[in-house]
Amino acid sequence: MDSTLTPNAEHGAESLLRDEARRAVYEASPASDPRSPVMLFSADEPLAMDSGARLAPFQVAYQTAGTLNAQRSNAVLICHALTGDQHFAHRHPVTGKPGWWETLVGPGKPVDTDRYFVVCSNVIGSCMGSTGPASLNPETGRPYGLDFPLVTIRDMVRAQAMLLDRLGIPDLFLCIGGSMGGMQVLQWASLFPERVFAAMPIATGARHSAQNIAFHEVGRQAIMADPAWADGRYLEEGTRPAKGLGVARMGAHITYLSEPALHRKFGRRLQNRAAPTFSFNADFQIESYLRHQGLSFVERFDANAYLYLTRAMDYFDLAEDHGGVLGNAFRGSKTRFCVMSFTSDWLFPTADSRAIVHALNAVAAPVAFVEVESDKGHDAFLLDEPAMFSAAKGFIDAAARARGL
Ligand SMILES: CC(=O)SCCNC(=O)CCNC(=O)[C@H](O)C(C)(C)COP(=O)(O)OP(=O)(O)OC[C@H]1O[C@@H](n2cnc3c(N)ncnc32)[C@H](O)[C@@H]1OP(=O)(O)O
Ligand SMILES: N[C@@H](CCO)C(=O)O
Repeated sequence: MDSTLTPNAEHGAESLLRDEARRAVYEASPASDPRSPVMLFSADEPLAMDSGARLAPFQVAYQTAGTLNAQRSNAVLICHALTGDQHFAHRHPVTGKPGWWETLVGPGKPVDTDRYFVVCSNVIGSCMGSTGPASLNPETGRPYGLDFPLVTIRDMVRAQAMLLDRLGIPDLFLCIGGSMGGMQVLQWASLFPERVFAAMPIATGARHSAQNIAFHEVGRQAIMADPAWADGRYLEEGTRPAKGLGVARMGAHITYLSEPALHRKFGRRLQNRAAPTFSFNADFQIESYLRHQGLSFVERFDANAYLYLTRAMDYFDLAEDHGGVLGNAFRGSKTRFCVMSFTSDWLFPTADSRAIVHALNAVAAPVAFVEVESDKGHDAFLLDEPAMFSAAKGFIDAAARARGL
């Protein structure tokens, strides 16, 4: 068996849909029908970006669940993480998997779609229908590639605000998200405090740490070192930097888990064999698992989008944007916050959440802090964590009462 990043036939890993199918899904479904895999907002105005660029035209792919009430006061914005998308509570059109937050969002769930109107949009710079580096550059008629302007978390939020304007949503009852989604929540609360009644940033930080930037840089270098990346012009060349992107995801995926979780799930167990093969095959289950994660990621994500979104996270530093004092980002805010972390998250450790809480305390903003005991690591926010659900439900229910919902 090939020892490089190739399908592990021994595990029987299924191949997901290929790029062509992914493109077909998004090109064929511009409808405003909520049952459509994609709803598209095409902006009338350019997006003014932090880089100075003005992106036009641009579109945002989104999904909704629930019904907006007559007062327009029950809207929830869900902000997705690095490689997430708008398919939070609907079967994913490419992978066929359930929505990525169906554990938290749905009828009778903490984010109750029987009570709230829930919106989730694919961020600008991504590849699931919103404008990004794989989109066509109107000036050249070719995919943007690296000509796409650098995106920031604030740019993502500005685009979301334009979408909400179009949907007739004056303000949000709740803005919630984990990881890069949590960064957007913090940015929302800082940029549009009057538009956010309650905010729940989960497993996140107010700035990306040196260690996190370092991990991202390794992933980006893996992509760019793949000859198939072709200086970012792989779509025109008809190549795919699958190995580079797969290796980038393998490295990143380790950071989403934890040592105890890896030990619990795989330990040093061998993959379908009684003894090591004395080769570089995927002898260990953990190797096979990581290869699977790398390969399945390549089937659903665009390499340049990965470069752009990791960069957006690297650039995020809310304190730096406010004179070096994080509290200044929230001064005068009436938003009520619930900040949540997980004990085994070493990517965004509890200390990062505490820094947010301290900053909010310093400016007398109402804030609750929940540290969930979990061995699942950073991605615990995507998994079945009853303590997360009960704390989220308590916070959201109390906020709903305060809002008169
Ligand atoms: C936040 C957003 O907006 S969405 C985020 C984007 N989406 C993601 O990041 C999802 C991808 N991430 C994951 O799957 C993460 O592993 C988690 C932590 C969220 C999922 O955790 P779990 O549900 O515990 O799944 P787990 O980590 O065990 O992975 C299961 C997969 O590994 C495969 N697998 C398990 N063991 C092995 C092995 N020994 N060899 C090969 N593959 C293996 C399973 O077959 C399964 O494959 P599938 O996902 O293609 O069905
Ligand atoms: N695993 C999730 C969270 C990473 O922060 C993702 O890929 O988006």
